[in-house]
Amino acid sequence: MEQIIECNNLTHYYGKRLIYENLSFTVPQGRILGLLGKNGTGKTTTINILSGYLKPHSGECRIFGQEIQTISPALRRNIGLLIEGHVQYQFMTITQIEKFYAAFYPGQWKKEAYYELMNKLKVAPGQRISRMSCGQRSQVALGLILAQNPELLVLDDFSLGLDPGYRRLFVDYLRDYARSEGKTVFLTSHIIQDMERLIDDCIMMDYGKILIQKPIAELLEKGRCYTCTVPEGYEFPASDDFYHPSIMRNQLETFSFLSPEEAETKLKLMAVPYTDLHSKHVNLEDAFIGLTGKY
Ligand SMILES: Nc1ncnc2c1ncn2[C@@H]1O[C@H](COP(=O)(O)OP(=O)(O)OP(=O)(O)O)[C@@H](O)[C@H]1O
Repeated sequence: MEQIIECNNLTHYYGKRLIYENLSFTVPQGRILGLLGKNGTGKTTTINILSGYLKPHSGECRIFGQEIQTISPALRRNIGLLIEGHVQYQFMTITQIEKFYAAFYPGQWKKEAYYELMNKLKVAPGQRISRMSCGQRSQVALGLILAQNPELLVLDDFSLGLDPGYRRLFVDYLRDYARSEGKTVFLTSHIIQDMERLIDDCIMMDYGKILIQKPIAELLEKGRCYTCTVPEGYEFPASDDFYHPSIMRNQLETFSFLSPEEAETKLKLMAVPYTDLHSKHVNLEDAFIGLTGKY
């Protein structure tokens, strides 16, 4: 399987502050990968490294097999980059900005993709970008990336400012477009419902490290929320199998990838004084909170 993105042992500091150490991951061709993590875990930092804007303290980041810092212009044209939804030339109109960007991508520009999305916008083609709302500007930026028709799309917080209807439209459009054209997508968003609808694989980050990298189907099939009753005041021992156990009065709640049988065996081995053990499958948001904790 061809790897479009390969990051090996990325370590980054801002000044003396370590953001993360030895981060490694790959993204194969044709997959949609979502990077999830709490505020400040380093998602935008990672996007900035992937775009070549930021040089990591150490480690390497290769895209299409080339080191991103020295990638050739011909390959760079095949990366569509959205940094928090901003279009730079706000004095231009919808039509002018399309013509402006088209000149950078001869032979690959698909203006129909841009106008297909713009037609859903309730603004005249002659309206200046500076007079549009934040969400409308995001839509223009997303339309320009689709027209660029890149092999790899890197989208940071792509749903910023979009209303629920337009988010749904864009998520469905992007998923069908990526699947039918074999595009690779790397994205971040805090809107987990969008992620669940869109992505094939996810990386969940905690402060300083990657917690998991898994296909969504496997995460949702194996991840479970467990609840049971324990004596009041009980302290759950630390365990790699049970994430973020929380106890409210005598009700314990925790997240685990163990099956119910394995969980029972493990709890007995740990001598946990539990009764009334229940487990349920979770959605992506519950898995995210289960793995990263509530606060
Ligand atoms: N240019 C910078 N100089 C110093 N510190 C920075 C800089 N950019 C980011 N940071 C810090 O690095 C950490 C990671 O920031 P980053 O923006 O990558 O997080 P994030 O996961 O994208 O957060 P969010 O979910 O809030 O968008 C934060 O603590 C932030 O304060």
